[in-house]
Amino acid sequence: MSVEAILKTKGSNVFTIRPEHSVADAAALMSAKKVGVAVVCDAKGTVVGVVSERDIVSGITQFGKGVVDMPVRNIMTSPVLTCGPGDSVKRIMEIMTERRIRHLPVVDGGDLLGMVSIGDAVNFRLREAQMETAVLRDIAVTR
Ligand SMILES: NC(=O)C1=CN([C@@H]2O[C@H](COP(=O)(O)OP(=O)(O)OC[C@H]3O[C@@H](n4cnc5c(N)ncnc54)[C@H](O)[C@@H]3O)[C@@H](O)[C@H]2O)C=CC1
Ligand SMILES: O=c1[nH]c(=O)c2[nH+]cn([C@@H]3O[C@H](COP(=O)(O)O)[C@@H](O)[C@H]3O)c2[nH]1
Repeated sequence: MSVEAILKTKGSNVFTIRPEHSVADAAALMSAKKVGVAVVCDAKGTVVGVVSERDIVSGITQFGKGVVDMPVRNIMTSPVLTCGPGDSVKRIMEIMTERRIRHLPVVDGGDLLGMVSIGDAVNFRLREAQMETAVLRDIAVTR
């Protein structure tokens, strides 16, 4: 099953921020939306970076408390590794594990189609396993 199946369930809305906005703005967005990452897009809507809770923690260590007034571009990860809608859920789990990242923007032909997180992938695999168990139980009952 592919990333597209996850997006069908959770939708394609992505919370984004501009690179010139402050780290405090990014923190406020993540807090308000209850997410761990914001995708950084330029004025044309092109993905230019990613800023996660972990980048803010690292930023505080590197720059001190004043990091909150710095622009997001100073602490974001760039360039950004992304995934495509046709990638398998297994593949994105491998990428997240190998690269130690918990979020991947979904991009196709330069268009930002959605966001998948480690929790989305776990939830998807959990529901798949539950469905498999239910099917096996039905087979056992009807025999
Ligand atoms: N029951 C469910 O369907 C889900 C449960 N969770 C749980 O929530 C907790 C935190 O989840 P995590 O995956 O660590 O990350 P998270 O807290 O950043 O993500 C939570 C949800 O917000 C979405 N999201 C994150 N950043 C976004 C952005 N910038 N724009 C749009 N959507 C964005 C993710 O795709 C995910 O669906 C975990 O305990 C996880 O297991 C997470 C996803 C789905
Ligand atoms: O190239 C990337 N593509 C991504 O989709 C992505 N998501 C998170 N990160 C970076 O990884 C580190 C940990 O982020 P998480 O809080 O998402 O685990 C932090 O440094 C994040 O900036 C990404 N880098």
